[in-house]
Amino acid sequence: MHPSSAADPPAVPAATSEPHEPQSPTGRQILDFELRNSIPRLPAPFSSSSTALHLAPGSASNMSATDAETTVKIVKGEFGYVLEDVPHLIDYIPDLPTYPNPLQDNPSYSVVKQYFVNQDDTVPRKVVVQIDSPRGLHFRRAGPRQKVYFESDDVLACIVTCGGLCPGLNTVIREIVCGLSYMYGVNQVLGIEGGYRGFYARNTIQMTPKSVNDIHKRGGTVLGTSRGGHDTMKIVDNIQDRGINQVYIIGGDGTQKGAAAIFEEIRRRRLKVAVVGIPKTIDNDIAVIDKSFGFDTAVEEAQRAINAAHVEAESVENGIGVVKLMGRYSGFIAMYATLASRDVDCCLIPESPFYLEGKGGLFEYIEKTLKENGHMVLVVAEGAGQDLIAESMKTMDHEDASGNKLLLDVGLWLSQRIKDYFSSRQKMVINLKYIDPTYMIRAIPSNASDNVYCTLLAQSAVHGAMAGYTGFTVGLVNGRQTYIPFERVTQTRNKVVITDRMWARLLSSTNQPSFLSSKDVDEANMTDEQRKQTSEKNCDNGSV
Ligand SMILES: Nc1ncnc2c1ncn2[C@@H]1O[C@H](COP(=O)(O)OP(=O)(O)OP(=O)(O)O)[C@@H](O)[C@H]1O
Ligand SMILES: O=P(O)(O)OC[C@H]1O[C@](O)(CO)[C@@H](O)[C@@H]1O
Ligand SMILES: [Mg+2]
Repeated sequence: MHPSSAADPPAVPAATSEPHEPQSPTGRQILDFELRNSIPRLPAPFSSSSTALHLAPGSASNMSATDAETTVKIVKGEFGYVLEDVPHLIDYIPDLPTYPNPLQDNPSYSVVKQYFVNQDDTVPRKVVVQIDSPRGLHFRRAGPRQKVYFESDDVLACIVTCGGLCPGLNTVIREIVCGLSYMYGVNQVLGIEGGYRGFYARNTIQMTPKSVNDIHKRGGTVLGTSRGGHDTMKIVDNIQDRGINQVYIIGGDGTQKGAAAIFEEIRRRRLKVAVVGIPKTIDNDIAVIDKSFGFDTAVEEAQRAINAAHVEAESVENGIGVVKLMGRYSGFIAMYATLASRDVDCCLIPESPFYLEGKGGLFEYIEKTLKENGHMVLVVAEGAGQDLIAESMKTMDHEDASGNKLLLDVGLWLSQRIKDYFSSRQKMVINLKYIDPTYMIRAIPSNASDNVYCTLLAQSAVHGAMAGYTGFTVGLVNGRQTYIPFERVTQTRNKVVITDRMWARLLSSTNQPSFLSSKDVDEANMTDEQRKQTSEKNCDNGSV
């Protein structure tokens, strides 16, 4: 391939690259103009028409790269259009040569009309709008570009998996290896073993389409994983020493923060290394994206535990089945598993406070349901009711190696409290069975739908890195594959919003009480900032 200069005129003018796209709403030309000048054509750091927003440096203790400020590229267009763009290698290494995308000569792709994504394509964050809504926030659309910034033979890619297990990890690994090889002719891919610390503490393994051929049929990750052990400097030294120039990092919120730190250090050293995050978590708590891979599979597997609880409960008099499901900070698995099952009478999640005794409390509801139906099934997310347990037990705050809160077992605690309640008052003889599938819902291979999703994520990640984008997480936004800046996905955690329609749908489906006071609802409606102010005020007042 022969390099051409990155400063060349646009490779594909918008008007010709996507002939079927409707042309020229009034704002279109201005939008094109602004975007063109912001996409990697002008010298670093950003175009004249974009605004660089400087955010607070990341919080990792060993992030020496935090000296360099984290910067988000914002591009503004007409009618309130905002693009939160992702970094590009030429932001800090101007004049990098480009090459024609090898997919152009690939018979499988060259026949596909519009296979290449228009440079200017972006995806709206919000799709429900009103007549007077501004066009709002957008993310860059993922997919192959006409020009790439790496020659196939020069690529040395690596893949690492971090954090807890999740169905689909092996599929993503497989599809990165195969995508690089089959689409771009890249044959040097290293597997980093055992999570972040594997960069500096373990040997690497060579990965080929042959060696990963059937790994998607297995649960877990063939690379191994870990929590803790993120040392930015050692990791980047290792990347530099090995000559790695594409880094694919698969993991949850903590992992994406680690990836952001690695990217900042790589940018500080001005290395031609693309850093790409692929979001992973069965908890579905990663911000912005529609859902994370493996979530569907986990919800499906949870049905088996719920079914068992239901069969046990309905087979005896006053049977109660309690199922605990994963979800440290967010109750998505519990909520979706409940909605899917229809056998669940009550779902408890970390986001929705509840109380046990008295009018409108959980015990009253259990008693009523048993009287009416003779049995009941209760699903509880592991992070639910932690404040109640803490009240009734003397507890210490414990954390794991990554700084995540270690939880008390709400399932066991709740089961015992229910048994105590009914036996102490001799109200009813109940028969309670507690089922905790724990790791069984995540240590399995991904289902068909997650397999497809993993494949698209992996391919989008590969296209993005080859096109020179870096410092981004690939993710589905409103059903479209996008590139999202790390900062966006690491600043907040996705939670079930109990004042939103989805939780209301669950309440309508189970017919359970909301267990909420008006104070709880007000709190749920608060922004993070308001919540912080209220808690500071409460501290000042001496109240808890
Ligand atoms: N703020 C941070 N800065 C740098 N690295 C981090 C940060 N938080 C976590 N990490 C690193 O990311 C890796 C994974 O983090 P963690 O154990 O929290 O899992 P996760 O990616 O959030 O996935 P899970 O969904 O299982 O919680 C660990 O190696 C940890 O050291
Ligand atoms: O025991 P580990 O591996 O730390 O994982 C437990 C946590 O991982 C998660 O599944 C997220 O991956 C949480 O729901 C759970 O609390
Ligand atoms: Mg996490």
